[in-house]
Amino acid sequence: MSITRARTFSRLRHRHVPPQNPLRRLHVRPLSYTSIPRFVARAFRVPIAGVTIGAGGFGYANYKFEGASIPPCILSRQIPAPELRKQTAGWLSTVQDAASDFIDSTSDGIKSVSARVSAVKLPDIETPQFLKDLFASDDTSHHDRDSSSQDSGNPRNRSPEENAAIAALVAATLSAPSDSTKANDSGLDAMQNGLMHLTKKLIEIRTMLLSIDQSDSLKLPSIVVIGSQSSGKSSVLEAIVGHEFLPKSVISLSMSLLLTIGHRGNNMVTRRPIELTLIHTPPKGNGQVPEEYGEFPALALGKITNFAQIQQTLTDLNLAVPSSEAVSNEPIDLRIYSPHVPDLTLIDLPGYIQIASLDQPDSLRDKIAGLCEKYIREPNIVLAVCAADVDLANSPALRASRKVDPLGLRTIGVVTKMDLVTPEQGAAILEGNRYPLHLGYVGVVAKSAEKKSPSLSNGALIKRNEEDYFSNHREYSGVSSSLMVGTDTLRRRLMEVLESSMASSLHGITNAVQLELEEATYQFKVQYNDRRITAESYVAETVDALKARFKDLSVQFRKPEVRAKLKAMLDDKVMDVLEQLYWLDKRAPELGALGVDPKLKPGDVDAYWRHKLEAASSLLTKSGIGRDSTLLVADGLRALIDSITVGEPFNHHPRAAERLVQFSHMILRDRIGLTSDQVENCIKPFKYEVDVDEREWEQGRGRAVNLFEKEAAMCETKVKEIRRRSEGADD
Ligand SMILES: Nc1nc2c(ncn2[C@@H]2O[C@H](COP(=O)(O)OP(=O)(O)OP(=O)(O)O)[C@@H](O)[C@H]2O)c(=O)[nH]1
Repeated sequence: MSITRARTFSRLRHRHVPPQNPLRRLHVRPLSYTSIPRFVARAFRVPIAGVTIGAGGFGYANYKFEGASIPPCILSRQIPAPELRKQTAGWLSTVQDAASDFIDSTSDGIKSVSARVSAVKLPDIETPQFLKDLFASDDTSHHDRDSSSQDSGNPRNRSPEENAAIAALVAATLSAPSDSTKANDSGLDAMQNGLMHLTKKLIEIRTMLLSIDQSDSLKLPSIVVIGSQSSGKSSVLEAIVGHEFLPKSVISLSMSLLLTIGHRGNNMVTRRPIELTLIHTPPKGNGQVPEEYGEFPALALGKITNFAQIQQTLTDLNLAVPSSEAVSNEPIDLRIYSPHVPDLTLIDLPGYIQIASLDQPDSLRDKIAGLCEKYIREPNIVLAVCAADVDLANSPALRASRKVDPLGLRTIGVVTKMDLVTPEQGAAILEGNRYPLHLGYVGVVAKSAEKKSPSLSNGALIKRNEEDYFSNHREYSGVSSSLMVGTDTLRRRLMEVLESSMASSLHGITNAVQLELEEATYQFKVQYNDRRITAESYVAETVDALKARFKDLSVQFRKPEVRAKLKAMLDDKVMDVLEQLYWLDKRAPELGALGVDPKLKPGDVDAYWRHKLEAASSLLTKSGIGRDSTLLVADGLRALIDSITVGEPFNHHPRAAERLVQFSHMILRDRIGLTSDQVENCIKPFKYEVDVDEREWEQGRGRAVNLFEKEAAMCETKVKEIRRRSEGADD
């Protein structure tokens, strides 16, 4: 037994195990950028956005395409080089168009505000000196633009009204929450148009960044909706969209009835995060109102104009999560296009469970809390939904948001079911004195008591009901009231906050893109010494490098090296045969006496031993030495190719490396059969007539003695090990 194990050990030593170096990817490195005071970041948001898209987005996309994608594709010959160049150029021009479009629209937004600014009284703010300096200073980054864009884009050419308009826009972002309700109507309109434009562009940038890179460093913020079950999250989102489209839990519909009949099924319907992107579609030139529709990009179902179908699809997707998992982290991507929605990105999450029950145990409660925690991290904005008829002290949404945002700088409180408390109580909640939030609380009524009517949509009914409710109570509608109420106010507030937060995040993204560019430039310098390189020359160089490496390493496969490997393999085989025929033979000790008898002639040896010797040599000759030696060489060649593909430059091109390995393995596989037949034929004449001279015989004896000594040493080690283990087990 111990001998057999020792043999296995010895056999293993000859196998080649290729190193499992993981393929290294270029440029992955953590970020560390300096944080800039929030108000400075806000004030700088317009120029930053332009610079980021112009320099960062374009440069980064360029780098990603040139640096990462071109060589593997060309190497793998999936896309011909000219075609790829065309695709890349097309993509880059799209990014460039978006960038210039963004810069143009920014200046359009500024112009539209400035057109109204002469008629509107500006908010009473003191323009900080650094802003005045900023607008008065030269901006060299604009020099490259064409003259038309310079007219409005270059700060030197801006009129005082335009400068004042920018200051107004900045002031809007810096303003206190109550300013949302206080601003003069026409100023508000202008501001809203400007913001809509900016938010839309920022959301486009967000989608673009997501399509280039999935790393956290390049993500723009979203609004994350959290709240306990039945706090009214879905109703708020539906009020914002103006349609019923979210899955409804059975328990919210008739909770009391279900509790009475003792229903204990799992009624939770929101089991996956829903990433909802609202896209505002403005009326067409002829005044025609565009159609409202939804899209699930991952499902390729096309435009869905029936919101009941969207609701059904969402319900199906949520209920498809196995009940053993209950909640999944995989988000559902839904986009809604409508002329009645603002440009927003919202994420609806499963509601917090407050009291664990049989069908909603502690583990599920923790899972939901964990999922929400993942989403409410910076830079996302938290929409903490609380029902007015439940004490805010018990709100899990506020509790969770306070953990990650103690000062409430990125948390908006939404108080639903305002109709269920008295106006005095409602006003007290919205003032937020007990649990202050910098971005404030907005009160809503997202349910209509009226029955559905054929003339009005559900959304319109809820809107009318809410407007009636708040205008009938002077606590909310009085001139002196500074409270934020109504879904419209909430929409506006969300846009302002999202836009300002996105703009601040752009600063971090500029840094991230800058770092990536520096890293790429450095890598380029190190690898290519800054010389110009085309896709074709890169491929040619890579193939040359492959050939040179193969040539270097193939030294290991010259005759002496291969012969040594084959000898070791044959030694192994001999030991296998001896193990099989002699090791366990009861008469084996007789061999010792035969070996030391000097007078013994071959003819005197017992027929038993002669027969054994013949069986042993026949086992050896019939063991398929031709096939084994071919496999041994093929294994070595395979390991050689594998070791080449994990090194430079293939570590940067995992797909090319994979193809190379596949291709070489395929060639080897194809040749093994034929080659082993040929080897077998070559050695056939020498298999039975072993012709050795005196010197070779002596060498063979020496090798055999060495081999036996090695085997004996290994057996000894094994025996000691077994003894040590059994003694250890006895203790
Ligand atoms: N009276 C009143 N009821 C409301 C209001 N908003 C929502 N509701 C009701 O509260 C219940 C729960 O609302 P949902 O919007 O489904 O709550 P949810 O937080 O999405 O619930 P889950 O998805 O189960 O977590 C529903 O029956 C709504 O009709 C409101 O402003 N006033």
